[in-house]
Amino acid sequence: MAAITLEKLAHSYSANPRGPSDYALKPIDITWRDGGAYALLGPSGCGKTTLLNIISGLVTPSEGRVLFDGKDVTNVSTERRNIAQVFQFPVVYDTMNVYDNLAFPLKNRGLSASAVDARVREIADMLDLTKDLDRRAARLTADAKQKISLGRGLVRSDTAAILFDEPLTVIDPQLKWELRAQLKQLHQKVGRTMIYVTHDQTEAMTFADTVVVMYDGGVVQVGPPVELFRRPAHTFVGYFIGSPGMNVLPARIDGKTAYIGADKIELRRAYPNLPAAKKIEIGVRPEDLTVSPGTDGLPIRIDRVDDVGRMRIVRARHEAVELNIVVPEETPIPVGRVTAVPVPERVHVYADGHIVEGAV
Ligand SMILES: Nc1ncnc2c1ncn2[C@@H]1O[C@H](COP(=O)(O)OP(=O)(O)OP(=O)(O)O)[C@@H](O)[C@H]1O
Repeated sequence: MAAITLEKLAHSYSANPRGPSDYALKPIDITWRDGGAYALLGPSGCGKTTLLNIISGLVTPSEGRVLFDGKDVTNVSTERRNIAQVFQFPVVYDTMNVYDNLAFPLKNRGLSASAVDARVREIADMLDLTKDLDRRAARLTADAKQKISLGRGLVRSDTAAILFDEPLTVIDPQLKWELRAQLKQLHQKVGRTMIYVTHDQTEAMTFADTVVVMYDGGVVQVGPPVELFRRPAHTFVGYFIGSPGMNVLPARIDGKTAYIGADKIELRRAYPNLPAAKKIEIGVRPEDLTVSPGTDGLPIRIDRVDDVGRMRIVRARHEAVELNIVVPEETPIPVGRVTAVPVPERVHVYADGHIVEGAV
């Protein structure tokens, strides 16, 4: 096991990068603690795989260092980094049975037959593969093969970290739910540093204690799932996490008042030092707005109401800006002249996308 530190790390696939747009990874400084469960979350092309490949040693970063437990491994080969990796698609030996597939990484390390047997059975049990141990991998479904890949990643107890690159892509949606929860439990059981790459917020939030959100080659927020939800540090995080995402409205702030078009709302804090040249916005989650028949808040026009089961999503507009408001199933939605009223402490202020701390 190891703590992983990325020190002033950046990467360009171009030999002569001329500016930030030539970098697949913009400068990152981060430490992942020993035994932690992390997710790297972001849309396609934001640099997740590049970062994972730098950690595993498949890619050498153009700038900065990678440290395992404080030791510089930037130029150490993948094999010598002692990392286990689970990829999007199963990596199994079709001609071997499940038992031998799971045993292979251990036999390679020279473990005794009894130690191999105990560990293989333990991992098979965790992944519900015990009944398949004697079956040839070739005969199994894609789901079962991917479970073997997960097992092969987890089976060694001497790895510095286990990296997962979108490991549930080929898994049937029903089983995905199950495996997602299982992986979390497996992390608790094996206690290894795990880094899980995904573009799926549910997978990231279910698995990780700490989520690293990436956007356009940079890390925009690192935090526990609840913090990403409650206090998105960047409008992108607000938009990307949550369903529907955070509402973002252009605003002008004066003292504790936010002016939004012709209307205003009161804030909990004042923002005396907002940079004048930057784009100022407020962000508020659909869950933190209510539809009110009163006159407080922002006057809205309701376009439609989507019933999505245990809640409804009110699709509305304040002037030309679209707003989503989540209303619990049992709460009536007023009609006629209505306003959207935010929970004051859940309204965040952003300058050029980045959250600004207010003064009490
Ligand atoms: N070998 C390469 N050579 C040149 N550019 C690359 C290479 N690999 C990735 N890139 C570019 O680097 C950027 C980041 O890609 P990366 O694959 O790391 O993103 P990602 O978040 O993992 O995306 P995805 O989820 O689609 O795999 C993209 O613009 C991509 O086109």
